[in-house]
Amino acid sequence: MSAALAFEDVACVRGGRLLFEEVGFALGPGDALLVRGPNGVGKSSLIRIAAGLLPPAAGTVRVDGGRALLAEGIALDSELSLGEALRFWAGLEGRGHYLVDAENRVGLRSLSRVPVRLLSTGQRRRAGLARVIASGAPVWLLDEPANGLDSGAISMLEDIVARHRAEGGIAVVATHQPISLPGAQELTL
Ligand SMILES: Nc1ncnc2c1ncn2[C@@H]1O[C@H](COP(=O)(O)OP(=O)(O)OP(=O)(O)O)[C@@H](O)[C@H]1O
Repeated sequence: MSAALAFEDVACVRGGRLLFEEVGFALGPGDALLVRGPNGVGKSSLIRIAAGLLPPAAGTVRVDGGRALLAEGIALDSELSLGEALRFWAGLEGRGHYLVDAENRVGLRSLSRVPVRLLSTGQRRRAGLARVIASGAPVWLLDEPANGLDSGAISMLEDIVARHRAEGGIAVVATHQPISLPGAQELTL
């Protein structure tokens, strides 16, 4: 996987308020960044800037490779079965064969026919992660990915991110919860 994500002197303003400035990091294949800081400091905003959904107020963002975002919403059609909803995303990237693998890796294969709206909170979070896996994108942007996950599922999340990095992917993780990301760069806002 060829992948890169870099911020150079990035500033973020929301609602007329400066949240952060002069933020810089450079990530290449296999790298991860752990973003920490108190509520409201701008972690989600940084993730949105990295995703290209929010323009930086200053500075430059460089991205090489597709991006997959896991934010508060899981971006899956709630009326479709989990399998159908995931197929939409996997299909978009022409990677339908990743679908079953993604369901297996998040432990939801047995729920493939269940409508997304009936999934529990933790299962919805896992489904969002399956979408990220199925997208095949090298640059993962995960905003509070452990929300709603039990301890076993957090281990699963750690394994999934570790495998993604071992395959040359990049992960940016904003979280309040302790998540093991060996060798990750850390950024406290
Ligand atoms: N669309 C918006 N317009 C104006 N201000 C916003 C908007 N979205 C977020 N903000 C403000 O930006 C600030 C940072 O929000 P953000 O969600 O990035 O913080 P966070 O560090 O992720 O917080 P938390 O830990 O609570 O999730 C907050 O004060 C929030 O009110």
